Amino acid sequence: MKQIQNIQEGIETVVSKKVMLEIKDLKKAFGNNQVLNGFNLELFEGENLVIMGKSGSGKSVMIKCLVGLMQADSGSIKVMDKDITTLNRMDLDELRTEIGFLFQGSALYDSMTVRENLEFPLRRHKHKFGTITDTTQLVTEALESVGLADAIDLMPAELSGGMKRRVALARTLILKPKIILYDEPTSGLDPITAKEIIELMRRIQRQYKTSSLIITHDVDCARVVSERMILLVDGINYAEGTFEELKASKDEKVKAFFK
Ligand SMILES: Nc1ncnc2c1ncn2[C@@H]1O[C@H](COP(=O)(O)OP(=O)(O)OP(=O)(O)O)[C@@H](O)[C@H]1O
Repeated sequence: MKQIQNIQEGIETVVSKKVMLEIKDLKKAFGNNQVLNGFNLELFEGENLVIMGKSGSGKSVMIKCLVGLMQADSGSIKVMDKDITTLNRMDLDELRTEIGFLFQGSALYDSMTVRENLEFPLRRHKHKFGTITDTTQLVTEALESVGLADAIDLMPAELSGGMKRRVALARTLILKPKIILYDEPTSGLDPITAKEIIELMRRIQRQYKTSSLIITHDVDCARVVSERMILLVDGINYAEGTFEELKASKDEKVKAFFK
């Protein structure tokens, strides 16, 4: 185990050498547009890894390949040592319960209360929890971790944008995922709410011991949440390092991210 101290924020996180997610030499083209051209990443246990790339650089394509919504032309993707390209549908479904997604579009069901929204994934993945007769405890626990226990009986329309995102996160956490994929977790939020979400992401990392892949344009978010960062440029992992290491880079393409 190696200890990583996030000195800047006074946060101590424990990152092990165990690889939770591995992408090797991933390639994907659309006609002449070679979007991913040998992209690699390793996500270690307990780590928050930020991927930054400018608009159109292929971040969504990479995530889609990762969750099986798109097929790569070549390369391999392993989630906890299992190659997702070779799994059958049932095994893939099973593996998906280990991965939580917080996507920009991961909207709540408007006609359901917060409680019902959180119960939804529980019902879908019943087998993971055995027979649950009372879901209240799990729902309350997940809501407490995002600081919204009081919102259990509210409708989504009664929640602010930041609260909705917290509930969406609670809905992800209720399945106790080992890995969380965040796609632009702070987009569309005002700076104060964005800061709250960023702090929450750190708390979740420690409380649930999750490993997370975070796609963001938000430099502040990257600075606070990441142990390590990868910059996706020209279809490859162009630069890797801690926030401070990359920020100090003299490379023009790297410097462009921090302007
Ligand atoms: N289904 C598709 N068919 C054709 N081209 C596609 C398809 N999906 C993505 N692309 C192309 O792949 C490239 C990368 O797109 P992608 O959505 O991954 O970018 P991104 O890095 O997520 O951008 P943003 O930050 O704006 O969301 C773009 O040039 C896009 O036009």
